[in-house]
Amino acid sequence: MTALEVRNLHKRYGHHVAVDDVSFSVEEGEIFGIIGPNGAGKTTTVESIAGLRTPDSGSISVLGLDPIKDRTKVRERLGVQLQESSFPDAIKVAEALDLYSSFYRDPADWRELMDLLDLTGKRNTRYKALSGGQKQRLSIALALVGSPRVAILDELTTGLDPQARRDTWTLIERVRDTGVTILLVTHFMDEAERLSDRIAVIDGGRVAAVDTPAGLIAQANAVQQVRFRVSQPLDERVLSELPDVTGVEIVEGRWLVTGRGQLLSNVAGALARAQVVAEDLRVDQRTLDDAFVAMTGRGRSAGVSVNLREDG
Ligand SMILES: Nc1ncnc2c1ncn2[C@@H]1O[C@H](COP(=O)(O)OP(=O)(O)OP(=O)(O)O)[C@@H](O)[C@H]1O
Repeated sequence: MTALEVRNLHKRYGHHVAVDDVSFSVEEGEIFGIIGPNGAGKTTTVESIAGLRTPDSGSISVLGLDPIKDRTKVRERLGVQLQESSFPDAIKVAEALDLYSSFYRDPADWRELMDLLDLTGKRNTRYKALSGGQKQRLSIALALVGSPRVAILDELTTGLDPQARRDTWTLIERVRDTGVTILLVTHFMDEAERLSDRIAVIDGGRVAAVDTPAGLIAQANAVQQVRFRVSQPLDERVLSELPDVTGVEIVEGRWLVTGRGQLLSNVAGALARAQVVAEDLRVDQRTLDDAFVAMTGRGRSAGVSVNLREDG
C-alpha cells in the first residue's frame, strides 16, 4: 500500500519558487530518502506533508488522508522530527516522553521507546545536560511516541560524531523493522545510501530523479577509475580502444584507466585476453555522492557534506 503520495506540489514564498511540481510516492515499510543541495525545497516539501505548510497547488496524501483537511487524523499517524528541535532546558528525558505520549490517543509505550533509543540511563537527566547525540535520540523518540505509521526525520544525524551517526542508523533500521514507513531528509550521501530503499534527488524545487541508491549511481553513469601495475609489457591500445574507456595514463609505472559503465569488467577482460596479470589493482568505487554531483552539478561548495566511504 502507498503510505505517502505527493502530486504536482508547488510552493512559492513571494516571488521565490521553493517547490516546483514535485511528485513522488512512498510505499508502506520503505525508508525513502530525500537528498538535495541547500535550498532545494526538501524541508518545504516534508513540512507540507506534515501539514505545517500549505501548498499553493498539488495534492498530498498521508495514508489516504489530507494533511490540512484531516489534520487531527494525520497527527495521530505521522511522527515528525524536524531540524533543530528544541525543548525546555529543565525537562527530564522521562518527563518529556511521558508528556508527549499524553498528546496521543494510542501512544507507544514510552519506556520501551526510551530503551530502544538507549536513553533509559538518562531518564532523570535534564534536556540541557544531554549530549548532542542524546538530544537527537530524544527527538527521534518523541517523533515515535505517538506510535506513528509514518515518520519524517529531517537531518537526523547532523552534528553527531561518526560513532553516534552509525548507532543512529542502526536504530532507524530497527524502527523500520517494526513496520514504520520513514521519510528521511539528509545532506549526507553515505546516510542516504546506507539507509534508503529509494531516494528522490531534489534540485531547484524539482525532482531530478527517483530510484534505489544503486539505480541512481548507475543512472548517473559517473566516471570511474581503475588503477593497477603490470609485470609484462602492455600495448596501451588494448585498453584505450575498449568501449566506455575515456582515458589511459601511465604515471610512475602505474596504469590509470578512466571510463564509464562496466569499466572494471571491461578492463579485467582485456587484460586476461592479453595474458597480462594486473597487480595492486584498485578501483575507485562509485558512490551516491558521485551520482549526486553528476546529477546536480554540485558538491561540497553547495553545502553538501561529502563523506568518503571507509572502503572507498
Ligand atoms: N518561510 C520562508 N520564507 C521565504 N523563503 C523561504 C521560507 N522557507 C524557505 N524559503 C526558501 O525556499 C527555498 C527552499 O527552502 P527549503 O528550506 O525547503 O530548502 P531545503 O532543501 O530544505 O534546504 P536546506 O538543505 O538548506 O535545509 C530556499 O531558497 C529558502 O530560502
